[in-house]
Parts: sequence; structure tokens; C-alpha cells
Amino acid sequence: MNTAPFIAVEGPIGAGKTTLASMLSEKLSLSLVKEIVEENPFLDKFYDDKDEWSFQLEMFFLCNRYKQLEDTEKKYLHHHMPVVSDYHIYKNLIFAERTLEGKKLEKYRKIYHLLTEDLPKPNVIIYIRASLPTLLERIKKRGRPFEQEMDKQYLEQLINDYEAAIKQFKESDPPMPVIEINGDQEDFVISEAVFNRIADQVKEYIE
Ligand SMILES: Nc1ncnc2c1ncn2[C@@H]1O[C@H](COP(=O)(O)OP(=O)(O)OP(=O)(O)O)[C@@H](O)[C@H]1O
Ligand SMILES: Nc1nc(=O)c2ncn([C@H]3C[C@H](O)[C@@H](CO)O3)c2[nH]1
Repeated sequence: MNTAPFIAVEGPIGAGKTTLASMLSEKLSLSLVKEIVEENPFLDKFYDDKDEWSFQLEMFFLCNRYKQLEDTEKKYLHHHMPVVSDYHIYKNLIFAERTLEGKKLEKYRKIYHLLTEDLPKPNVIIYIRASLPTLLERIKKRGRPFEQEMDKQYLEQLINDYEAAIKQFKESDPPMPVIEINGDQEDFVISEAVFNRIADQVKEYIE
């Protein structure tokens, strides 16, 4: 189904996905698909009480991303316009497996597979790996009120979940190309050289 390069930036909360996707979009003239955060009616409620709001939140993210990727296919990919997004649809499952359980998780899995089977999938992932202290520092710096009491254990689990998911992507058949960035050390915001190196790697997939 994909008719143009589709690049997804991934990594745990606060790793710098939106920052890097925006920078790459500008430098390489790629259409940018960004996650909707501000209009999400369940995110602050979820951080306040995960058990109560997790199903609503996961469904909201799933439906939102479904609509965004459907539009992305129609507006860009179908017209041979390359795209960079600040998420891969698979992140829904990474989070849901962590936040849901029992019947709700079972239902969610079914809906996830049903909705995502015919969505456009990225041909390359840029994975920003970052440690807990780096993520906490960036979350603090960004200052979204509802994220400030972030549960360290939740974040640590997500770091591990991402590691496992990326390993699976790399080992899939055929393997998914993954550009890996050490988010603790390779600072693409401060260092132009680091950013240019990442951009050069991405270029290989769009030219
Ligand atoms: N390489 C970097 N060096 C320093 N600060 C950074 C870097 N990348 C991102 N930041 C800052 O860290 C914060 C989080 O970045 P960003 O919003 O891009 O993360 P994200 O991965 O998209 O987050 P989320 O998972 O919540 O969507 C922002 O304040 C951003 O300016
Ligand atoms: N539970 C849950 N499921 C998701 O699919 C998901 N995607 C993003 N997020 C959280 C991380 C940031 O706080 C904020 C912005 O990325 O939203 C999610 N939370």
C-alpha cells in the first residue's frame, strides 16, 4: 500500500520524538504527522488515576491515530509525498499491554488488529533510546502539568517495553530497518553534526 517513504520516530515518553521529527521534516522537506496531545480529553485524567481511565485513553489514542494515518495515506503517501511521523502505530500496543489487563486488554487487542491491519506502515524507524534520568529531565523541562508526577516505575517499564519491541522489529521477517540514537549522548538539538549525521542516514531511505 505504501507508495512513498514513511519514516517513524519512536522512543519512550519525552525522548525527543516530536523534536527530531519536526527537525527532519524541515531539513528534508518531509510532510510531518504529529501526535495530538493538547486536545486529548483523557490524558490528565489517566495520569491522575490510571486504573479508571486507561481503556478510554488507549481507545482515544487508537482512534485518533487511525484517523491520522488514514488521512496520511490519502493526502501524502498515495501522492508519492514522503512522510515523517513522531510515532509508529505499534506504540498503541506497547502502552496498552502495560496499562490494560484481563477482558479489557483482550478486547483492545482485537480492536487494535482490526483497525491497524490495512493502515500504512513505516518503512524505517528512528529509535531514540534514553535513560530514566534523561527522560525525567526532559519531561520536567517541557513542563506539561499532568506529567510532572510521572511514576518512575511506569517510565522504567516503558523503557524496557520499547527495547523489547524494537528488538522484535529488527528480528522480524523481513527485518525492519531501525536507525538507533543514543538519546543520552547524541544530542541532535545542540549538535548540528549529530543532526546532520541522522539526516544523512534518513536520506538513504528517501532518495
Ligand atoms: N536532544 C535533546 N536535547 C535536549 N532537550 C531535548 C532534546 N530532545 C528533546 N528535548 C526537549 O525535551 C522535551 C521533550 O521532547 P519531545 O516533546 O520532542 O519528546 P517526545 O518524545 O515527542 O515526547 P512524548 O513521548 O511525550 O510525545 C522538550 O522540551 C524538548 O525541547
Ligand atoms: N497510555 C498511553 N497510551 C498511548 O498510546 C500513548 N501515547 C502517548 N502517550 C502519552 C505519553 C505522554 O505523556 C503523552 C504525549 O506523548 O501521551 C500515551 N499514553
